[in-house]
This record gives sequence, C-alpha cells and structure tokens, in this order.
Amino acid sequence: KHHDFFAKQGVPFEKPIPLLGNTINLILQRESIVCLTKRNYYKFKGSKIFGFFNLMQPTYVLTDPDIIKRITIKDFDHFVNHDQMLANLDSTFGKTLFGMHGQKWKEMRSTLSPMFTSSKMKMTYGLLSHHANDFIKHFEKQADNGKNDIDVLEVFSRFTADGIATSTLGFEGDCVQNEKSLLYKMVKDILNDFTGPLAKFKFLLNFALPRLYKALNLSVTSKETKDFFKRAVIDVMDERERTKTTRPDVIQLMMEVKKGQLEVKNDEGNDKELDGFAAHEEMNLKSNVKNLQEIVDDEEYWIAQGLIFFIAGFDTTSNLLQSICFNLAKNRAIQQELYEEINEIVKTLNGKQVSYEALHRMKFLDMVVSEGLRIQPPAPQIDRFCSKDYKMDLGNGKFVNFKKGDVLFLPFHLLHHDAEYFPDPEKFDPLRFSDENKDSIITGSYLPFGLGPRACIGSRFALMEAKLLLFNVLANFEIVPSSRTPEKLTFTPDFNARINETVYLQFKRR
Ligand code: HEM
Repeated sequence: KHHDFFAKQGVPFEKPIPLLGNTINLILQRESIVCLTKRNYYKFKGSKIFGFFNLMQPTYVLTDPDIIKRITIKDFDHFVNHDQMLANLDSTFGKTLFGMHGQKWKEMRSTLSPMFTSSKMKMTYGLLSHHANDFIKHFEKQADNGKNDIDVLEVFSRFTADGIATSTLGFEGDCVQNEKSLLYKMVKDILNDFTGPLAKFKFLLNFALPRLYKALNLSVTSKETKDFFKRAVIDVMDERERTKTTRPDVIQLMMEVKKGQLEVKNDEGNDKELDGFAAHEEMNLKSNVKNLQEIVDDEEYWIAQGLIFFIAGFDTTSNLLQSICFNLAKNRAIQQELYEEINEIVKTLNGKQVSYEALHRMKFLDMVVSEGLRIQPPAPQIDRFCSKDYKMDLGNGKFVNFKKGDVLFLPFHLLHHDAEYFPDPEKFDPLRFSDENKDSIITGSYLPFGLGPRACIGSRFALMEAKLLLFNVLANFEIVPSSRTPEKLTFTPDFNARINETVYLQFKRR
C-alpha cells in the first residue's frame, strides 16, 4: 500500500517486500535493528535522511545532527510525542511519561521534572550510597569465597534495582544481599513483560493488526506487575499519609506534587558545575495547566510513573555499567588512570562514603562515563512521531514534507559510531570528553539521553548511580578479563538490540 511512500518524497530507501517491509532479518532473528539500519545509514548518508519500512510502517531515519537538532529542539512542537503504537500496546504504558502525548505530557513533564534536579538528587544520594556500601561488602564476600568470575549484568542489575527501589519507590529491595529477593524476581518478570518472546509477539500483533489487538483487549504489563506498582506507589503513599512519616525519595516528592506543595519550576535546583557532560538540561515547556488536577487525582498515572521509572532506570543503568566495566577491563591504562583519580579522594575520606559534590567533581570519571554512554548507548535508537505537518528544508535544495502520523527514527548508536563525528569510533577513548575536546562534539551527534524537551528525565539519577558504583568498585577492586570474557560485544538479533553476550569479569581485591 505504501510502496511508493518515500519515492514520492524523493527520499532514498531500500526496496521493501510485501507485508514485511525491510524487516525480514529482524523477524527471522538474523540481525539487530542497529545492524539492519547501519547498511543504509552509510549508503544514504549524503541524503541526510532515508526511508525504512518497519513492516508496513514507513519510517524516516535521520542521519544528520542538524536535522535531529531541529526536530528535537527548534521545531519540537511538531514532534512532541513518541509513536502512538506504544500507548496502544498497553493502557498503563500510555499513562507513563514516556507514553503520554501532547498537552497532558507537557503538564506531567513539568510536574515531574523538579524531582530530578541536582538538588533533589543530593537528597536521595544518602540512600543510594548506603547501597553502594552493601554492594561492595557483597562483592568482597564473593571474592573471599573464591567466586571471582562474575556475570556483571546480573550483579549490576541487582544494584540498580535496589537503587531505584530505595530512592524512587521508597522501600528496600534487598536484591544484592538476598539471591532470592522478591523484588529481583519481580524485576525479571517486568523485563520479561517487555522483552520476552510473548512481548515480541504482542508488539508484532499490535503493529500488524492493531484492531485485532485492541479487540482482544491485550496488554503487555501483567496484572502482577500492575498490582506490585499499586502496592509500591499508592499503598506506600497512603501509609505515609496515615502515619505522618516522610522519607527522602521520589514517592515523597510525588506526594508533594499531588498536594501542590512541590514548586513547578523546570530550571530550579540544578547545579551545572556538578552535572556530568552527558546530563540533559531540562527545558522550560511553558505549558498552560489544563489537565493537571485530572492527572493528579487519577492513581493510574502515579502507578504508571512508578513503572516507567523502574523500567527506564534499572536496565539502562546496569547495561551502562556492564559496558564501562568491560571496556575498563580491556583498557587497563585507562582503568589505572581512573583508579588514581579515585584513590586521591579515597585518601581523604577516612573510611567515609564519598560526598555527592566530590563524586561529581571528578573529571576523569565523568569522561569515562560519557565515553561509556557513547560507545554503547543503552538506548541505541529512539523514535519521534509527527503530530503537526512539517516541511523540512534539507539544506541541499531539497525538502521533505512530514505529515501528521509519520514516524521518525533517531539512530543514536550509529551516530556515536560515525567516524565523521567520533574519529576511530570503535576505540574506547575518554579523552574525547576532556575539557580541550568536548566543545568540538557536535550537538545532535551525541545523544545517550536523547535531546530536547523530551530527553531523559532521569539522566542525573543515572549518572549519579553509575558514578557512585564505579567509584566504589574501583576503589576496592581491579577489574580484569577472565577466560570467559567475550572478545567484543554484539547485539541481540532483534528490535531491542540488547547486548548479546554474557559479560564475565574478574574483580581482584586491591
Ligand atoms: C544510563 C541510563 C539511562 C539512559 C541511557 C536513558 C536514556 C533515555 C532515552 C534515550 C530516553 C528517550 C529520550 C528522547 O526521546 O529524546 C529516555 C527517556 C526517559 N527516561 Fe531515561 N535513561 C536512563 C536512565 C533513566 C532513569 C534512571 C530514569 C528514572 C529514574 C529514567 C527515566 C526516563 C523517563 C521517564 C523517560 C521518558 C521521558 C519523557 O518522555 O518525557 N531514565 N531515557
């Protein structure tokens, strides 16, 4: 039906096959979405944009940083939302910040953003650093018991699950200390809800036959998951209200929002000096408040936010930590330089935990984390949905007319690995982010947390968590490859493009 969609616009594309479009290799699980897009990224790079048939859905792939900047920042009003498909997939997901649309999204975003400023992060830092201590003790015990070849994603997932539970949801998860932790089982189930084989089937069904999907009343989030977040968010709020207890976490901030006691100012409480290079700077949305009361009174919205903070926060950060540790094990000189920076601080601590300020002032640590986010961005691509027609000037005498309903892809991973923006892109080189070099990074070519008003709301939390864990791990252990460490990291052959290999590493006590 849409066969000539791109041809009419003069946009280059690869010939699709009926029904499956350009996704045959994805469906047959032969290659990942990243590898699939990569071929055409280089073939059509000169055109700044190319077409891709995601099954029957024509999707524009943007390859030019300047165009990405215009779509995500300057002309954001035309591209406020993500693809509606996600909201249709699951009604709870539709109420998360990620799934919300238009005016309601704007109001929710400006309501939630004060929760993620650096001043609020400092507030939750104490809870997190307590977990970092537990984590190190656990690692030491493992090392003493001779267990020294560790699946790093598994342990880091346990740490990030505990981190999100304690500082976002307001309870102790006990995932690191207790192998059989209930929360960790829940976490695995949630991940499976969204990435398991049944989820893949539901995604496909919703994509190919949306009316049938709706008629069958299917959803991705299971009843157990919804019940869990109801208990973790609504019941906890009620309990605190009843017992008049408070705790420095996101639930508390949500309670303040509900009562209208948290001031809604997007740029409040940020400390640029302490934010990492990759941190997203929140933008003022200037939205007229129309729906806020309706949102605040609907408990489904708060359950949904608990869910999205968890999904968006725990898997991404643990994947980032996995890739950084992998690269540090492979690049020992870089690891040594980072250790020396850490050790300078450790010497001043007298056994105490590093402070928020000292952690965030560490330059080399920030460079290593920024490079980790470049080489293996946990979200390898993201979409935008055109909600108002838009004529894009490609700057080479050509124009593309985006129509309401069009879907666009921003291929973060490919831009991060494009030698035009990052020379010798496969090399793990934190110096790209040194004071001398970082200003030459082109906006729109480095997007680990996305760009513009819709970028990741939790970037400061993620950076704080990753830095805190790396600090503690490297202060106590040297990371070395084991005989089971993979040579390189590749992607799962599917749309999720997760790391395919199990990354085993050894942690030697210093
Ligand atoms: C290394 C860790 C993380 C990475 C790489 C990451 C990356 C991203 C990306 C790429 C987006 C989409 C941005 C766009 O469309 O331009 C996003 C959105 C989002 N992230 Fe993160 N994220 C991380 C951690 C977190 C954490 C810790 C939280 C919460 C505690 C979080 C909450 C969210 C939410 C709620 C959204 C949707 C924002 C909206 O649509 O307004 N993320 N993230």
